[in-house]
Amino acid sequence: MSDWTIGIIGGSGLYAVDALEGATWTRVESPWGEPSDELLSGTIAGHRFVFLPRHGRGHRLSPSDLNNRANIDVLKRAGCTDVLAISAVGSLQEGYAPGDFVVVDQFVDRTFARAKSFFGTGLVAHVSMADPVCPRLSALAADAAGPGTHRGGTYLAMEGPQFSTRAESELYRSWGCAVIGMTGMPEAKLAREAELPYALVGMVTDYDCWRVGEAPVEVSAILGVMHANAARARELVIRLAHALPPERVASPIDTCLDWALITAPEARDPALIAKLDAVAGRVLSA
Ligand SMILES: CSC[C@H]1O[C@H](OP(=O)(O)O)[C@H](O)[C@@H]1O
Ligand SMILES: Nc1ncnc2[nH]cnc12
Repeated sequence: MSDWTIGIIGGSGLYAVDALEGATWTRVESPWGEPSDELLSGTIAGHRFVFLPRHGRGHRLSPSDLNNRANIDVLKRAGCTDVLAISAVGSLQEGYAPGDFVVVDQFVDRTFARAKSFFGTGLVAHVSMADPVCPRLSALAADAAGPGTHRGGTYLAMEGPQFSTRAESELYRSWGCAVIGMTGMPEAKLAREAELPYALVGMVTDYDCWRVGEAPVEVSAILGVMHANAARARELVIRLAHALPPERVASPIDTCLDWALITAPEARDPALIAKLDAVAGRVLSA
């Protein structure tokens, strides 16, 4: 087995990965509460993969109700070295058409009703989010997604669960955002705090509500595009597995907490430190 373990977070329309060999569902406990579901672990091309359906099997959980901290914590606890998120996204620009893949490189976080950090009173940390995705995993994912994939684009994370008003959609377009979704944040922030290199592949499902002559987005349209393209998402995972280098060279993200903790050791809260055993054990277990 290689030293990569790729966590895959599957979004709307992607609730399992059938290419995993020896796949088993396992419940992993987290001090951060209930994750979205059990983890499906298995191998492809000699690499370990751990899959988590973001909304749970059967799509039980709404974007605001996702326990993103527990989701990232269990992936870290399960030994993931990197995390690839796959999401349905709406297009905010003419050039991003339904059916296209986009490997995002920036985020604007407009969510407001979610726990956004593992850290806080008792242990304060500030990680950099200047470059929110891992360039290495993003490049591998873009290659695996195939020709025509958009390499880059800003993802606007909205709270939801309602879709945007036309005024909001136009505002985000004027900010230069390429795509919109409800789940990329704070997932990407929490992955960074857990020192997990993260990439997000969006599958464009709709033109949101800004495009003249086009009906505003509805769930049925999103699922229609997702189901038509689910096979491509699965192929992406298989091609990624075959393209992973045999050895995983360390990423600077693996050690980003080295520069982030600010609370003096004697002022730290032992209860919070205990909860951070998986996420920050590398820097806290002295
Ligand atoms: C199914 S409609 C909107 C829903 O789809 C996207 O989910 P995910 O990112 O998990 O694929 C979007 O963010 C909303 O949660
Ligand atoms: N238009 C849209 N807005 C928010 N989330 C989405 N997911 C897919 N399409 C979307």
